[in-house]
Amino acid sequence: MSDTSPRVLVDGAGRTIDGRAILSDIRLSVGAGEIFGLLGPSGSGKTTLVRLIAGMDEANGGSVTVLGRRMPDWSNLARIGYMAQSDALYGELTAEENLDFFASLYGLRGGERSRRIAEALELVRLEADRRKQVRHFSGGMKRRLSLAASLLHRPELLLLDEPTVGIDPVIRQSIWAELARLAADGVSIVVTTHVMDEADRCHRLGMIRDGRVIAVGTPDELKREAGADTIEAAFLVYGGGASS
Ligand SMILES: Nc1ncnc2c1ncn2[C@@H]1O[C@H](COP(=O)(O)OP(=O)(O)OP(=O)(O)O)[C@@H](O)[C@H]1O
Repeated sequence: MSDTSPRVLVDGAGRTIDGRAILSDIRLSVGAGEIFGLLGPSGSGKTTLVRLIAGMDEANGGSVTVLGRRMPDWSNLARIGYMAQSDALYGELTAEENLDFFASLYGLRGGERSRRIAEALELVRLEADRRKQVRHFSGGMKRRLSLAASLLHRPELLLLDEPTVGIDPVIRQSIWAELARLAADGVSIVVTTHVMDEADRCHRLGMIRDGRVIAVGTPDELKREAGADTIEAAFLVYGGGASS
């Protein structure tokens, strides 16, 4: 059975905080097995949008529908993997204990729980450090552990806010290869990034500036329509230069 309905549908969504429009009239959709990148300068509203999709925050206008449910909807929690920009890890616990904690929140038990934890540690190449307390981890190791935690319950939708910040190029490549594999298995992925070579690896991109989507398309479409050789140059053509 193939599922053609969008996993994420953002329809005219806005978010105003203290009278200031952080996001305005956002429209986008993400299909099954699609890697959708949100690209935009710091402060453009990417995190705010990801939080609306995750159901951590609510739009003040329009709607956000995820896996067929209007967000926020807590019943979607077990079907979404969310990796926030700041790592929600326990420094006193080891890597393995942190994952064990998250696995228990997702209701994983027994052999299945140990298997998923081992798989997740292998994926982010932290097997050798699994018994180390997280307070001794580097920033990049914490990012990798957060990614592992977001994958434990095999979510249908993965929301990653700057997943590769502080991660060295070799592991970054292996993480992107894994994201491509997950997408090929039907997982939908929304990922925010500033990194232009990562943007090129997304199936489609939404370029965001000042809380508005200024362009959506595949990396090739966006470059072609802008008459640009690179995503960075295309971004500038669409009006994505630094704000004031
Ligand atoms: N709770 C809040 N209260 C007030 N302002 C907020 C709040 N959350 C976000 N903002 C503002 O909204 C704007 C967008 O922030 P957001 O974190 O979504 O941007 P971003 O594109 O993710 O930036 P970065 O790439 O630096 O993470 C910023 O100007 C930020 O200061």
